Amino acid sequence: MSQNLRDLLRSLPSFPDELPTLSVESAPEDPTDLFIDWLAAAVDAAVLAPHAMTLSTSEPNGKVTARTLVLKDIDEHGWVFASRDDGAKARDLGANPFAALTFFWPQLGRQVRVTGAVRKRSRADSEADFLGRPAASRASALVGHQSEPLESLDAYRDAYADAAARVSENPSLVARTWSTWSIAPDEVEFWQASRDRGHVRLRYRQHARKWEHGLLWP
Ligand SMILES: Cc1cc2nc3c(=O)[nH]c(=O)nc-3n(C[C@H](O)[C@H](O)[C@H](O)COP(=O)(O)O)c2cc1C
Repeated sequence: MSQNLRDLLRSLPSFPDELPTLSVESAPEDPTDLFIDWLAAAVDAAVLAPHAMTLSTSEPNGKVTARTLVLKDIDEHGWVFASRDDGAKARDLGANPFAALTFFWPQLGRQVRVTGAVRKRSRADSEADFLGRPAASRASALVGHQSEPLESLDAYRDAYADAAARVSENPSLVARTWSTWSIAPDEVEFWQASRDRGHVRLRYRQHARKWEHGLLWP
């Protein structure tokens, strides 16, 4: 690594001067309530794509991969995401149905980490999610071949134009490969940065269907 790169990396700012706080005394029983409060604060702070999260999965041989997805919903089955079910993440989840989500909102100095078991949702749920997406996103999901090697951008453009025409002819067309999954959290951790370095970490863990929470050393 060059000295210049090291100097640049050391000089980069992480957080603004003013940061919110995390009050452990008033933390709710259920981590979902705190997450929704924090998401609303991220929306108010104009964080771009505040619903974007890193989904980490692992292959059967232990190799870990991660990518960005958007959170679609939270309901009684868990935190919902959507994707193709013929790609790498779906293969990972088929072999090892456990995953982690990570949210990072730099403007607020906040991170949320979630781990838990993942289950595929119903066909009806997946179809409703697909039909709720903009036409361009539906067309891109219909193209297929996600994560396979692509010989040229023109090949993709042609396939996309074909898919977009199919969507426009038939707006209720659904990609059979589109699926939704829920991650049912067993652990959720909230991390709040502080300018004085007294960062606060609050971890929720589920025991016998009840949530318990406590502080962690930062
Ligand atoms: C901000 C952002 C949001 C994304 N949201 C999704 C999503 O909701 N679903 C999805 O399948 N891919 C989404 N992607 C693309 C994924 O990061 C990834 O490239 C793709 O799903 C292929 O992942 P895989 O090969 O690990 O299965 C998003 C990418 C970005 C940068």
